[in-house]
Amino acid sequence: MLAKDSVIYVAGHRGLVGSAIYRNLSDAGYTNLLTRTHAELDLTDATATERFFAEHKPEFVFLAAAKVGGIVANNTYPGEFIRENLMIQANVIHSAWKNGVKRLLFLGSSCIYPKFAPQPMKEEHLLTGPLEPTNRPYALAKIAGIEMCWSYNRQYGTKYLSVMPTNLYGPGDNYHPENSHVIPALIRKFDQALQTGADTVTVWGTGSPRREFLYSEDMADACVFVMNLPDEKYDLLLGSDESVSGKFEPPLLNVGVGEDVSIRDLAGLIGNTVGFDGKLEFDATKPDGTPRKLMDVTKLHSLGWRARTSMDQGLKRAYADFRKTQLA
Ligand SMILES: NC(=O)C1=CN([C@@H]2O[C@H](COP(=O)(O)OP(=O)(O)OC[C@H]3O[C@@H](n4cnc5c(N)ncnc54)[C@H](OP(=O)(O)O)[C@@H]3O)[C@@H](O)[C@H]2O)C=CC1
Ligand SMILES: C[C@H]1O[C@H](OP(=O)(O)OP(=O)(O)OC[C@H]2O[C@@H](n3cnc4c(=O)[nH]c(N)nc43)[C@H](O)[C@@H]2O)[C@@H](O)[C@@H](O)C1=O
Repeated sequence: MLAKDSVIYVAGHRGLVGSAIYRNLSDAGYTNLLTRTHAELDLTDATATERFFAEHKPEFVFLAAAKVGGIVANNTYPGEFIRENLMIQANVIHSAWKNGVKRLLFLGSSCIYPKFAPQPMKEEHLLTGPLEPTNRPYALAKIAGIEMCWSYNRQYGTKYLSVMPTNLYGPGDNYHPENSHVIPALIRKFDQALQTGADTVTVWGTGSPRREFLYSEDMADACVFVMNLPDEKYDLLLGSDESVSGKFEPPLLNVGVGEDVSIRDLAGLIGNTVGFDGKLEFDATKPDGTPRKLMDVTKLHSLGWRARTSMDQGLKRAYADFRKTQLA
């Protein structure tokens, strides 16, 4: 468990989730937070990463640094997504082990589950079927990260856990027109339509895929909650050695809200939040991706954590954040 003066490294502290973890820890009175920007420490550089760990000896690590993007970014830059994610996570996990990190949370993604996994997707559905092609390189990197945490736990007795967030959104999101995820992309498109008086907004794909969305500050809260679990609960999440237990139990924990929405309905909600009452047009030349990605969050709920922010509240806050970036 964390102490207020524990040395805690938040990797990716300027990103959507990392910044929310940093704020959460800082607001809760943790005083010894370690951070480095990408420019200060490139985590794909093994030597620099090991030097940083050896010098600063973090006790706890939140691994929220990654190459991240929406469906088209994943599909356009597959080489970057697989290479950078494999390297970042391998360097951080290995350096953490070499330097005696007590607990590490590796942030994966719900896209690790098979494209047609039963819904809602349970932790045990990992590696049970083919992946969605638009993000397979990213998903395979994340699966390798889970396996690395699991292998190090088995071989070296480390306590590394992989948390699988559903799709996230919130303050500090990436609002890039092509490379972002659906919520920041649609916030931007609806806002632009409002500003320019356009009467139509184009939504990618057919509108029929369903997604689950978690507010980034809830995600951060879940990460801090899990990092703070007492040993008797935390240790049960670390995965078992199949050769001993005979069971497939990876060190995995789904983090989500347990409810989903179609992209068409999501567009309606964002339109209402922004105040756009024009028409929606669907661009079927853009990929739909996985038909449905709904997490089973029974395990997380049984530990005593639930998401607090409703979509309505979350979207209002996210839109306010977008407007701030436009005024800056
Ligand atoms: N956003 C989402 O919907 C989802 C995200 N996730 C996972 O959650 C985690 C956080 O994602 P999110 O906050 O959205 O991502 P962001 O893109 O917002 O932030 C990523 C962070 O990683 C840092 N980073 C990237 N490459 C490097 C590198 N080579 N060396 C050092 N730092 C690097 C960036 O640093 P800098 O700011 O200095 O450039 C940035 O702070 C990731 O593991 C992601 O896969 C999982 C599911 C959904
Ligand atoms: C979090 C998750 O994010 C990625 O997967 P994804 O869930 O498919 O992510 P997305 O947010 O980009 O799209 C969700 C849905 O929304 C539709 N959609 C409509 N209109 C826009 C739009 O304007 N932009 C975007 N991006 N999508 C749109 C889009 O066509 C799709 O059907 C992974 O690659 C991987 O990175 C990952 O782990």
